[in-house]
Amino acid sequence: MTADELKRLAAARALEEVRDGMIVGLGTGSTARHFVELLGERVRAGLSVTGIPTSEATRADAERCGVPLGDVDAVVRLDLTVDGADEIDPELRLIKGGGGALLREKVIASASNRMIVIADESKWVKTLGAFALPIEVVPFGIAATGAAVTQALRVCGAAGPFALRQTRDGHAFVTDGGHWILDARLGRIDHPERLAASLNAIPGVVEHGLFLDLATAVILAGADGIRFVERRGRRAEGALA
Ligand SMILES: O=C[C@H](O)[C@H](O)[C@H](O)COP(=O)(O)O
Repeated sequence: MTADELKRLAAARALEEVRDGMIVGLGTGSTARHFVELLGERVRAGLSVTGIPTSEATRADAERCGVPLGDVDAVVRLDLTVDGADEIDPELRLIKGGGGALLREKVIASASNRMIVIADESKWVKTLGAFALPIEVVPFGIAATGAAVTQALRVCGAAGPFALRQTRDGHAFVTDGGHWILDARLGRIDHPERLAASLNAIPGVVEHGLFLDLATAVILAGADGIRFVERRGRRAEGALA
């Protein structure tokens, strides 16, 4: 099975968690797109849900698939968010933001009663950090913010180079919120909580791709089938080694 087929399998399993009348956060990326498409099929079959997209790309997908959308500015709490991830560790800590949607994704996940992450098994890692950590920054004062990020990484024992994310034509990639992204190639992040706190303390940093204490479950699709991993305590139950 291809990675894309596994992503669709995980998305289909997540659909089983959706109930009539729910307000559902719609993640961003290739895996979340499968979920939006499948949700659209269920809506056409009579399911009633209100979707809240986490990016303009997902908004367009949801509209194309006929998923009714709510007004994000009027929603206080969501029942469920279903989203992909770039890396997932055994404590269900995540790196997200490969597609640049981390800020809106985190806002929506934080306002959700449950966050279910859907992924093919290649996203499961023992230690976070092989995937470059996206750090969303305001363009204003980028040199000073970059220096503060360097210092924060060093203090947290996660020193590594970072680069401004660029589009194919060489311009700075701009997020839906009008910010830039620094991708930090750290190799491994031994203390994600400490690093998250240090990055949060930098005024020019809007958000970062460490999603800690947000995912309540992960649906992992692999060669051996689907695994539903729930986070009950500190360590996820049913986690892979
Ligand atoms: O900004 C993008 C998101 O965090 C995505 O959910 C993440 O990059 C995973 O994307 P994909 O499902 O395409 O691997």
